[in-house]
Amino acid sequence: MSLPGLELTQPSEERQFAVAPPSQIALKAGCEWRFEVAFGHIVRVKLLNGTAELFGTELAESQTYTFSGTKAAIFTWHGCELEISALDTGTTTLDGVTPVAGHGAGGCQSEYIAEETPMIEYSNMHFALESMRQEAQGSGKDGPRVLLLGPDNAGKTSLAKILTAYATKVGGQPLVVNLDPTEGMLSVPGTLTATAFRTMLDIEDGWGSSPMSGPSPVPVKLPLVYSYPLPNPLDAEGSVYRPIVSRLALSVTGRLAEDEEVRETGIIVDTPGILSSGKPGSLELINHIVTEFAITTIIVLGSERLYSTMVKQYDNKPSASASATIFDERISVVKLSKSGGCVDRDAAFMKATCESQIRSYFFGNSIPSTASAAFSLSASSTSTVTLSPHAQVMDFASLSVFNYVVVSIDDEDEDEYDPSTLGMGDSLLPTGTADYTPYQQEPDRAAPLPGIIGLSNDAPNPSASNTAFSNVPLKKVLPPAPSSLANTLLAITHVSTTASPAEVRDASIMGFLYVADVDAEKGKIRVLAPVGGRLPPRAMIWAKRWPAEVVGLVG
Ligand SMILES: Nc1ncnc2c1ncn2[C@@H]1O[C@H](COP(=O)(O)OP(=O)(O)OP(=O)(O)O)[C@@H](O)[C@H]1O
Repeated sequence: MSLPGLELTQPSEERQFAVAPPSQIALKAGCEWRFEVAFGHIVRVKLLNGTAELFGTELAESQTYTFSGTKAAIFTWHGCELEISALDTGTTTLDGVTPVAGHGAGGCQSEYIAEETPMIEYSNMHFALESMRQEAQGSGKDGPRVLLLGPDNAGKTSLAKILTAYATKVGGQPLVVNLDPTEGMLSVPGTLTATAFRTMLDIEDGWGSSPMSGPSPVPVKLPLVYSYPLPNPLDAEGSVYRPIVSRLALSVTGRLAEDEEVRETGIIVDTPGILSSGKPGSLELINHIVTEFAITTIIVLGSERLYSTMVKQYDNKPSASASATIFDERISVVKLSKSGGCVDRDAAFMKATCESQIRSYFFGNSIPSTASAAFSLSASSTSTVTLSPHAQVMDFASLSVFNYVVVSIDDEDEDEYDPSTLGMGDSLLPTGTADYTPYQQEPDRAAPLPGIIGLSNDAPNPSASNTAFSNVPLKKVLPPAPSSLANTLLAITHVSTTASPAEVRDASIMGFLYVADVDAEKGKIRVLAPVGGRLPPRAMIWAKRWPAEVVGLVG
């Protein structure tokens, strides 16, 4: 129907959701195509000719990659041509979400070509690290241990991906440590992880997938996961974060000691932006990380002030490594440019990212990926990785669920914080263990996840002497099951149900449960588990504060 006088056609349903025709983009050498795709919309990208990479990982020619809820850039060293199109899924995506197409090519919210990028600086950084790695080969010296610092959205995670991708490309095996609890790396948010990368990263998935996420065309990575269910490392003045970082560092050191290739390639540590904010306690936490991981190279992105502070404090000082004096190993502080492509991600985008990570942990990835289809028998079909979590009803009284009771700096009235009920309170210790040492390992402690082989169960924890008898703000949640348990995650640890709070805190995580329903009267909870069968009798950590409530995961 035409509108009188204007001869405009009223948008019909079909026109509204009409799929934009594919567009072709020619990139000159040294340029990048930056794009943003909203959640719910799917954009397909194909490399027609030339070479191109997404955060360091090369795109295969003629392969179609799909992106949703992504802000990224495709860079080319020698020039290339890309084809961008929207995925025609009708009016709704497979998630049942109405697509929100933008005005850019393929329906991107925003997209443009940038001629100025810091990729030469980043690749020079990679070559500097490579020469340190070559020095480490055969000399018995450890490879570089890199710490990435900078404010929020400065491009730390993107640089970590680039350095990891380049290192794996030349045959290295970097151990990547994620200390940012707001974003999970190969895990759900609310965790700190360490993963040895032997193979390429996933173009569509960011870091790739872990075996928990089902079959994948890109070899899966095996992360070692610790639970930190708080959004801010500075919560409780860092007293919760610090010992978990120590524990992770101990596992990483163990892996380096046992794996020659990982030791020579070294580690890359990504940090949350809050550590670079100059807030009280943040410099102490940086110092803790530098010491625990025996950092040799500090890279600062996007903050002159922090760079100057780091130079004053660490530049040319000996590293904390045991072999620092033998090899005269000194810390170098490097400043790199922040990419102009870094975009601020608002709270809504971060929430959607967090929910999408949790959803894909339980349900897989519902976005059809033609890249994965290429590995299946029929290359013409699209494929999705759909997982079927198992629902089961459990007796809450039979579970051993712990919760961190801390006062958050963002939320003063949180939780019934009562220091007298914590730490050495009898009620928190296994019965009959008055002289119990929290760092004694359970004899039946399950083996560490295969991703990290060097976790020595009886190795002394460097921080144990300081913390063994200090307060651990983990409190057992006693029946009746609190209604706030609904729609939250439970992290299943590797320690037994009778473990002490310190042991629970220091335990690595074997998997997660999603609490779908709570029936306080009957004392039952209905949970989703990624695998079927009886749940192992292990202590659990309730992610009450972070990632907190995830509504709508089950209908
Ligand atoms: N060159 C680029 N072009 C387009 N987008 C980019 C580019 N570099 C980074 N981004 C995007 O900008 C956002 C912020 O980058 P990134 O996650 O690397 O920052 P960060 O410093 O790790 O942030 P935070 O500390 O908040 O986790 C991300 O969505 C990332 O994909």
